[in-house]
Amino acid sequence: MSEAATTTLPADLADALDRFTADDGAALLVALDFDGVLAPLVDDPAASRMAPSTRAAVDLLGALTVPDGGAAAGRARLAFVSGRDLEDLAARAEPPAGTYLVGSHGAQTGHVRPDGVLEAVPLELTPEQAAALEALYDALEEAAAGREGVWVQRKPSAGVLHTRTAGPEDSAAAEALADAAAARLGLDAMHGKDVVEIAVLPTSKGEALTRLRTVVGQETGAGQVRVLYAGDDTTDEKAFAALGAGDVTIKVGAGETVATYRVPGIDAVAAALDRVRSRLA
Ligand SMILES: O=P(O)(O)OC[C@H]1O[C@H](O[C@H]2O[C@H](CO)[C@@H](O)[C@H](O)[C@H]2O)[C@H](O)[C@@H](O)[C@@H]1O
Repeated sequence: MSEAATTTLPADLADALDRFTADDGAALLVALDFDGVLAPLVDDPAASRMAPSTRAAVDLLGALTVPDGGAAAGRARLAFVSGRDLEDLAARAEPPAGTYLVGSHGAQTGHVRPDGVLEAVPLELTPEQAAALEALYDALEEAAAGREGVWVQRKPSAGVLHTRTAGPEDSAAAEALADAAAARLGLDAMHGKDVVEIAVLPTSKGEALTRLRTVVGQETGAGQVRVLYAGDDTTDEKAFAALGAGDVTIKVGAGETVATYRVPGIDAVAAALDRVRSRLA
């Protein structure tokens, strides 16, 4: 028996999922953060993989949400909404055909075609943004220099200072330098789990979800689209805040949140996906 099968959902969340999947003509968008929600957090982001429970749940749900070559096959759609670079997300998550992808906290979008090929909207930076990105990379490398466990991840529109394996003093000092660099460059610094992420263009998972809701409405022809979103980090709060009545917001793990429901970890996410799938099948 899988871990998800033995995980009991909170009763209020189970009821909310049953209302979410009600067969009343609305389309459904199941949108999921990746790191910490589908995949356990690990020291090396390149080594991330979904947990066995979420892998199985996503694949089963994905089989029900693949659009039929453009004509809407069903009323539900699947999306992964991540801070990761889109191609990195696709490589790590191996999304089912038909899945929408949002990368770089909303700066990148794409989808996996029914034939399995990733189709990504090219990300273009202005010359000013490209120059700011280079200056940002340099400033973050300086912040990381000589500090064990602190390193810089370069993404197409952002730089990320990672501190997961650093000691508390090195983390604090490097984060302060990253914050100062962001202020100097006129950029916002987002503090996530052992990361400071600084983008050269405005991004928000909330805006990305609002756009996706419109796309799903157009694709399915449904007058209403209900959205489920599960996330674990501070950067997911904008996604929760963008949703409203009829939607389902699930915070995974500890921490302050505006989400309505909370589950303890990844196996409970799988259990929630299994419940959604069982109601759609
Ligand atoms: O929006 P997400 O899908 O949660 O992506 C957010 C960031 O995820 C990655 O960092 C996090 O996961 C790493 C691997 O488990 C971990 O080492 C790190 O401490 C976490 O913050 C990714 O590397 C970032 O680029 C994403 O923005």
